[in-house]
Amino acid sequence: MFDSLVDFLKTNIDELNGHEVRISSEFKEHHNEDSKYIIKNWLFSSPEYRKWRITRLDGGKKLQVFNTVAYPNFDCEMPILGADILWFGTSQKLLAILDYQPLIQEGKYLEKYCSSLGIIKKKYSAFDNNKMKNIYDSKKYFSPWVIICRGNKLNLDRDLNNIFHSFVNNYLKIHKSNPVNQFLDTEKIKINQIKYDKYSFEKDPADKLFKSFFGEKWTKKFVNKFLFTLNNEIIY
Ligand SMILES: C=CC1=C(C)/C(=C/c2[nH]c(/C=C3N=C(/C=C4\NC(=O)C(C)=C4C=C)C(C)=C\3CCC(=O)O)c(CCC(=O)O)c2C)NC1=O
Repeated sequence: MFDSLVDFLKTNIDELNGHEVRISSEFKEHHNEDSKYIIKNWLFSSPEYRKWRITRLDGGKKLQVFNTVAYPNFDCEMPILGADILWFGTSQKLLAILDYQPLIQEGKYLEKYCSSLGIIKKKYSAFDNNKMKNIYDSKKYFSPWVIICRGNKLNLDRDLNNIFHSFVNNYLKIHKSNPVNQFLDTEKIKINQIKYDKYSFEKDPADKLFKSFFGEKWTKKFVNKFLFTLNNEIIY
């Protein structure tokens, strides 16, 4: 499940002249003790994206996860592309969150870079939810048009693929057609990307899940050295 999303991203990153970055073997693929949970990770970089990471967690029939985050270079004020897609087999529930995660909450910035998400989600009625529980603050690094699906239907597969494709293609198009910054300079962009990693580090509900499958020590390394690498940066 979700492997086609990984392949789709790889093809797109290839077309951006991206390359895969080597990561330590303990992050590349890691199993829990009885191999019921397997996590795989990929890291890419391209001329326009300083970091594009993908995570797949395969927990067989119980749990399937696909997670990706694309960080543009520090000289580009574009939002961070973020997607978190989870399938809970026991309750047969899909949770999908797709967003162009804004670096600032200024109205004109949101309108310019994020509002097209509204058009995409309108086409898929199962993804029209935008109410978040209170793990995250919806005003911090989320756009007003965040796409959320809490599906209990089994046949969302095709819609999920289609909406994910539109979500990524449209993001890349926005990036291409807006080469000049209008709101932030390089210094501010860097600071806000650092703050994004620090905030995500603090809030990410996956931490508990990783600790229970893979232990405290591995999780601490994984979260700091792969997921949120800017967490340890100091903002002057
Ligand atoms: C590989 C790492 C990784 C995993 C496995 C992961 C899992 C993960 N994300 C969750 C929720 C969530 N995840 C997000 C959003 C995001 N999360 C993101 O990583 C990104 C990029 C976004 C934004 C697009 C939100 C908003 C929720 C809460 C959903 C809600 O409000 O119900 C939950 C709680 C689900 C629940 O019990 O209801 C888990 C376990 N998050 C991760 O980062």
